[in-house]
Amino acid sequence: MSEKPVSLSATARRLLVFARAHWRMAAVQFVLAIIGTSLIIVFPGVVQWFVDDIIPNKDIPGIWRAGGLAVGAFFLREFLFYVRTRLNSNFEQRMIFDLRGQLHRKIARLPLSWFDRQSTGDILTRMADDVPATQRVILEGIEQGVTSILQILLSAVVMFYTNSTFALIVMIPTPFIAAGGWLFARWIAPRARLAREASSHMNSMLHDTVTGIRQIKSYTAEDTKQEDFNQASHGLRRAQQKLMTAWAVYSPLMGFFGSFGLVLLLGVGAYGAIQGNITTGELFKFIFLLGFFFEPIARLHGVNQTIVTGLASAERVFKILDQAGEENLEEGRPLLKPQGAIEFRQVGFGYQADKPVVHELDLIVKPRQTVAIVGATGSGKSTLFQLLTRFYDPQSGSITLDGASITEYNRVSLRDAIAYVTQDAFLFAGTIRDNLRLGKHDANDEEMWKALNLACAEDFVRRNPGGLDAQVGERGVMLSGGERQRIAMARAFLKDAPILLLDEATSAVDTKSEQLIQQALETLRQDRTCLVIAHRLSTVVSADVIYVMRQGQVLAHGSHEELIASCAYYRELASLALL
Ligand SMILES: Nc1ncnc2c1ncn2[C@@H]1O[C@H](COP(=O)(O)OP(=O)(O)OP(=O)(O)O)[C@@H](O)[C@H]1O
Repeated sequence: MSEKPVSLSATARRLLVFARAHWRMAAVQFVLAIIGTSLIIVFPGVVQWFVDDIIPNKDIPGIWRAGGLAVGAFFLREFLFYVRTRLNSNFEQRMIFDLRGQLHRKIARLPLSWFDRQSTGDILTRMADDVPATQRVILEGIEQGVTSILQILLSAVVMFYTNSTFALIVMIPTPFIAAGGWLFARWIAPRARLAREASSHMNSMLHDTVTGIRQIKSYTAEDTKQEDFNQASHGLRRAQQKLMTAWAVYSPLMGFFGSFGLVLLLGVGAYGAIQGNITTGELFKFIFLLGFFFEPIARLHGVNQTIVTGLASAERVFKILDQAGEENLEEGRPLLKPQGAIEFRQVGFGYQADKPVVHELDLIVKPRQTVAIVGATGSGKSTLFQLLTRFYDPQSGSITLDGASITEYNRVSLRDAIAYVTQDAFLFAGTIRDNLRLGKHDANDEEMWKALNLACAEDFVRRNPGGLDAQVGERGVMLSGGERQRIAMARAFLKDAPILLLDEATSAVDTKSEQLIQQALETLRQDRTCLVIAHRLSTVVSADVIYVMRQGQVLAHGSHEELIASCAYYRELASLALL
């Protein structure tokens, strides 16, 4: 999905704000980096000492003193590097942890309308790839960027201090290198974004293949899917190649400018030494200093690439964090002891504002009534449940619960008051126990078995050697459709909410399973307000009131007998057993 790019510097500023939470650690890193980097100036000084002093004066003890100083400085530098690396990994993992947590928190609170437009693969890519890439911006920025810049500044200062004319001459290539770095960042930024999007697109395809594997096999669509995947993979290859082409031009060009500086130093230095403007020791010192000056510049080119591609990732992470979500699920008053009186009044809603799915809809449910909703597929039945749970809000009209608009209650207590068994009876990968816990997180085994018993699911769970700890597989694939339904019902039993929303499965289950599900439903609806989207005549007949829906509106309502007598459309549905 293509998104409007934001400026790199704006993203970088936000990232720094984000890193502020760990500013103490960053500050310690920074100080250690300064000390470690400062130590590099020891060795060029020692070289000059050897060439200009120790050797001409045949100062043998001086060899030990100078050598000892150099070894001490090197040791301290590498030791500080060790400490920094340890700190860095701590800093890195905390940052990733924070960012991942924030992203997950946000995703779990985004409205369903956002998910309608987003592919799962894209969301996964943002979490798995973009978060680590984002954090590398800060880490490499501090570890490599800051130490490199410090080293450049320090070498420059010592060079100027040693011989300012020489320092100026050998730094001639520097502005070209700086300009090259800036141009490179601008050049690859859009390419980096494209690469991230291509990667995300490819992951989405892979995700679809895995989730739709049964359809692919039954339609023998392996080759077609392979072609689609290859195309997406090809897109990613092209995007990555473009990035590498830019890098292939930039990196050696900048390397050449650096080497040119060294040759310049040798030429100008040799001339200066002949003229007596510089000592041989100073020249040697300069050669080392210039090495220390250009080496971090080369490192910065790599950092530049990491930062620009990382900022493209950060942009994608921030795009999610910036979405308006159901931030405060606790906002609004709590719903205390709900009675379950529900009223839809002139409700109008469309998933896209210009395409109404439900209009001028009135529906009344009295406390502890069972209301069945019937209608052809696509008539808007499930949409009513999504509105009642506030997954979406209607564009017009109102929905009340116990006389007050559902928007007045906080979402947590509203959703706590409702047990919603969806048509697909979704189960999470894990055990039966894990899935039941969703209904009541602290349920003990006894409560779970009781719920399974009420949902007519106890037998098959007991037969399974794993019992409550049996794995259900991804989305519950290791269970049959009827078994999934009953586990989902047991989950609803455990939740023990005063309002039950049941979207009856349309898929046919065998007669025995249907009986068991029916029996479970009978028990579940006792003493509760219950809304059932019914696809079976047996469910409809036992309901207190039946609402017949057609094209987003209520066509009629009443008991089974009343509707058979008065509503031709209902008679038709009933005769076709399409309920
Ligand atoms: N997330 C969505 N985004 C856009 N349109 C949607 C979305 N969900 C449902 N629709 C559309 O809204 C209409 C009503 O869908 P709904 O699921 O409420 O029908 P239903 O009566 O429950 O159907 P079924 O009996 O097949 O489950 C359909 O035309 C459907 O295409």
